[in-house]
Amino acid sequence: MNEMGLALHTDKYQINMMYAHWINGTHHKKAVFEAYFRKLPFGNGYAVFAGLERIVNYITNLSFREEDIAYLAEQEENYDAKFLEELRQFRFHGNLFSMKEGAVVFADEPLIRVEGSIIEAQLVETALLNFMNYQTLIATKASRIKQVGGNDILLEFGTRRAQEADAAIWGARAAYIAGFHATSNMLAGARFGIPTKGTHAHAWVQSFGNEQEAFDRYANAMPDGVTLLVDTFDTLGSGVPHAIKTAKDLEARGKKMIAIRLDSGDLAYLSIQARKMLDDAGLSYVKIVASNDLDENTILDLKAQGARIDTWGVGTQLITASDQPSLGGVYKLVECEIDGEMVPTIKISANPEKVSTPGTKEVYRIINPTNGKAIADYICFPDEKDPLEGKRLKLFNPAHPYIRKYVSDYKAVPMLEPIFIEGKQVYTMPNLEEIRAYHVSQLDEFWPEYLRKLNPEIYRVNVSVKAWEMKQKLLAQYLPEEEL
Ligand SMILES: Nc1ncnc2c1ncn2[C@@H]1O[C@H](COP(=O)(O)OP(=O)(O)OP(=O)(O)O)[C@@H](O)[C@H]1O
Ligand SMILES: O=P(O)(O)OC[C@H]1O[C@H](OP(=O)(O)OP(=O)(O)O)[C@H](O)[C@@H]1O
Ligand SMILES: O=C(O)c1cccnc1
Repeated sequence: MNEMGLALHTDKYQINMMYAHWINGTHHKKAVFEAYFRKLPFGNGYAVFAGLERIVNYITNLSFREEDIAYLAEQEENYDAKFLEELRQFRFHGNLFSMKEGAVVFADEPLIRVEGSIIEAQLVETALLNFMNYQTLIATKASRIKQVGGNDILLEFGTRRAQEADAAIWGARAAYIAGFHATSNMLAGARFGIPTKGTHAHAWVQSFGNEQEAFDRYANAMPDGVTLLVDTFDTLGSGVPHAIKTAKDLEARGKKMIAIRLDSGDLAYLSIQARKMLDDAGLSYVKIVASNDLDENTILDLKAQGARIDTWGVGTQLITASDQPSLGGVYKLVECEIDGEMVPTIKISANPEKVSTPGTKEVYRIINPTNGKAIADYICFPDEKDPLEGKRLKLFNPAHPYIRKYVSDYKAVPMLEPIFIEGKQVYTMPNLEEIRAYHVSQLDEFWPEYLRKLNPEIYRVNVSVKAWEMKQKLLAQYLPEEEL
């Protein structure tokens, strides 16, 4: 898959800054940026990282085409022709480190780190955040639905309500990473190898005027994959009885109907009644699919009501993450070359949550070696080898430093993978099945209390003493004590 032509998929201010650096001769300065979010979405206890596949494609193909250069010249009279000339040669030559797709991740930890010249690291901010924020959001929403769905089959049905085509396709992929089983979107299937599934719409039944005829004709056409939508006229009065008749005819031909689909009304009541009617007809193998504006809350509620639903078709609520339609991931400069030296940088805000943590940082997942469960994520500078050497770590909450613990017996797993080094891809992209399996293994590392959908336990994300002291030092430097 080729992502040519995305160089202009950036905010104009990035190009303005690139240009201003070029004019000032500061464009070769080294810089380090980190991408992270400050708050978990949906009140969830964790997020599921996604977006790397598209980021890798984007970085690999990042170049300005003739038409891009011409457009920039036309759009901004300040841009010098020589600068635009140089953009023709532009390629990403930096380093990029990232969480792996499917990783369970948390607020306030670097998910992606970009190191390079200030202009290349600045240019990619917009696209990186765009891909990471959306796909991570949808994977997290899908993961919540998966937590509730248990072993039931989950189908992604969102394309018609998605915020346009890219969202549909990459959202389908994100949902699959988090445990959905198939998508209705054929392009997502073809492009990513996601299994596809489909039933039929009300229009099929309406187009015949006679429900039984519609079902029989559909079964004739698709004898090995029949799922019949039974709610066009009267679910229990006609839809289910007609579907039973079609199933029996199929049996006579040595075929088995797969399922019926319910798409309106009281899904608990209707599924219980339909199950009974199917079982009484000797069709206990025929499954029940439900759809209609479902999400993790309705699915949980329906299960609590004893609904007999085997497969859930989930569209709008998932693909638009309707209860929180964006993830607020940010991209902050943490270290920069100033007067020939790399120095940590800070962004100060009146809102303490928005104050950035200076310095290039690594993320380690600290695992209890006895039970394999995660204890905390530990953020420290790359030259701090304590986690790798198994030294005693102080785990303290940066917002409330008096809440502290020590850990000596642990395994430290580095979470940020090198993806590009000096512009060359060094990471072999796993296939989607491997990503799904990795996600399952990531979930296994957490006690259920961190994963539950309502009021989860807050997982520890801790910074090293050194990283914390650096932040205090820079805060003191930029915020001199004031007399009132
Ligand atoms: N037993 C139930 N308990 C809780 N929620 C339910 C139950 N049955 C259905 N729902 C949900 O209630 C909502 C019902 O929406 P709505 O009233 O628009 O559907 P409908 O009128 O039955 O069908 P439609 O408008 O699609 O023809 C949907 O989100 C559905 O998933
Ligand atoms: O409800 P979602 O989770 O988005 O799932 C996708 C919906 O798309 C189809 O409906 P359709 O477009 O025919 O609309 P309608 O059922 O609301 O009339 C299907 O019957 C589902 O209800
Ligand atoms: O296959 C289905 O039943 C389907 C696909 C997309 C949207 N709604 C339903």
